[in-house]
Amino acid sequence: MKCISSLRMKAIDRNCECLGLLLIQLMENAGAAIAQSVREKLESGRVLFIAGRGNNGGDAFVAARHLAGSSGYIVKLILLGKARDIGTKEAFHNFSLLKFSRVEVIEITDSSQLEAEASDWYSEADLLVDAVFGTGIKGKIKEPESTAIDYINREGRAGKTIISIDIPSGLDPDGGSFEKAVHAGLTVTFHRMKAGLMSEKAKEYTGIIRVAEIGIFADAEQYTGPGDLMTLNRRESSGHKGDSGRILVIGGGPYSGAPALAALAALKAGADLVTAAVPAHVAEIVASYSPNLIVRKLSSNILCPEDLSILLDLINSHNVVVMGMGLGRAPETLETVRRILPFCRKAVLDADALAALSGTIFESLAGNCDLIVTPHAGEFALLRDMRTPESQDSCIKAVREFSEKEGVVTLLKGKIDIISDGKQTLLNRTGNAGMTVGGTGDVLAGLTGSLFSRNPAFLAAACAAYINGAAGDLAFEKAGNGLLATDVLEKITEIIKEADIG
Ligand SMILES: NC(=O)C1=CN([C@@H]2O[C@H](COP(=O)(O)OP(=O)(O)OC[C@H]3O[C@@H](n4cnc5c(N)ncnc54)[C@H](O)[C@@H]3O)[C@@H](O)[C@H]2O)[C@@H](O)CC1
Ligand SMILES: [K+]
Repeated sequence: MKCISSLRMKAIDRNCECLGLLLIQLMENAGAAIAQSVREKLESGRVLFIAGRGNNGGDAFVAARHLAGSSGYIVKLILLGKARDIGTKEAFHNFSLLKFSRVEVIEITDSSQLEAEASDWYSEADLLVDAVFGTGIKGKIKEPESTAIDYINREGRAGKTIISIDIPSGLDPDGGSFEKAVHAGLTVTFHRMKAGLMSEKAKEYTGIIRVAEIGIFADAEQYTGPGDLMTLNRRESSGHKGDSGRILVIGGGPYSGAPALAALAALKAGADLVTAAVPAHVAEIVASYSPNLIVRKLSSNILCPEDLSILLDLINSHNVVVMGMGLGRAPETLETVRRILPFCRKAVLDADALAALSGTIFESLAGNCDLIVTPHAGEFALLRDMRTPESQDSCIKAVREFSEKEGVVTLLKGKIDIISDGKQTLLNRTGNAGMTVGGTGDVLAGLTGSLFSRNPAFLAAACAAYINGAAGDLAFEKAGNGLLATDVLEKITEIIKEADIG
């Protein structure tokens, strides 16, 4: 069964919100699913919800309200904490609605109060619903949560049904490890199976697992969105120069703008140091574009094998190589690209560098070099030696299969970008028709390299596609179809700042 990590789940939630499907709607559906599971287990009787102050508790507030509206149930709810400490507006809103429902509520702040005032609530219940924590658990379990879990387990040992919301409280949603956890008879988890529920250790705690649909729509999961940016590693606030990425851009020769755009985009996306290694006759031109660039002059007018020794030194002192922009396709240039690749640990290959990739090159690099390729449809056709399909579904299949076979991450640029590592595939629809102007692909390559220095290849490529397109959309607001690659470049920081990932 396909599992989902808690981080990915959070990203999807956020993407839903950005598309207009609010967390409170998902919470309503989650709570309704829990109420239905209680009804299936218990025809009538006393139901006790034990709720924490997070959204797992929020699901319990909804479920308690739904159940109290059905005849035959006496519903009580223990809130572990004070109402004012409820962590999210959605959970707080649903807690506030309980005063109009037939749900008796008690607020408990310490374990002695749990013993003195809520012990009877536990013992008289026919069924208990565990909503102490869901996927938001962190660190050692504090009080009164720890005692609340012990009391739930005591009732479970007495033969009562325990239903856990999303995951048995205490269980790590991803690794499945725990210090203590609720022993559930039934776990109702939302949207997808959580990896932690499948671990060997977790099995005796989850009881039967039911996956409940809560209305998350496919677009939030299939398309990149601000939620995906949330999952990027942040720059270390206490880091030293270079910790947030040292990027080596190898490009230029016939052209000078392309490597400069890629290098500046890498800086704008947060890299600490960017060096542009460019052929001799464009070195001064590239340097003149910006004082932010470090330019290393290569030996000739085009990239050639004589540059190998200087390039290998540079590769060793950088953590990502971004190569191809404006290199041209002279045979000695393509040969140099091929000879450099085995020395790269992480590389983004764009434009002319893609023309150097033929035969069994990917196979020979497997295991040594983490590769992202960023072709457009024409370059993708050359890479595969096959026409790029017209229909989106066939294209997605082609990108997925190519990535799996060659062991690379592919970012196929188009109206809708397709990003795949062979296992995971995402689509990106930010961007606009104005971005067909020259240079936006160079910006994307630099952005990708920058994110790749701090993140896994697939996430870096998917988020770079999103940021590049979103920056282009901002640029379009002002410049329309007359937008330039430099306009896109200028907007990158706005997107990154807005997403709070800088
Ligand atoms: N699509 C989704 O992912 C949805 C998630 N929802 C629910 O939201 C849950 C996640 O909510 P949250 O992120 O708010 O987190 P949780 O509700 O799982 O936990 C956070 C709360 O637990 C406290 N806490 C964390 N670790 C603790 C510890 N060691 N000792 C004591 N207290 C601790 C925090 O202070 C906070 O009050 C999911 O499990 C699910 O039940 C639903 O509301 C609907 C949609
Ligand atoms: K729970």
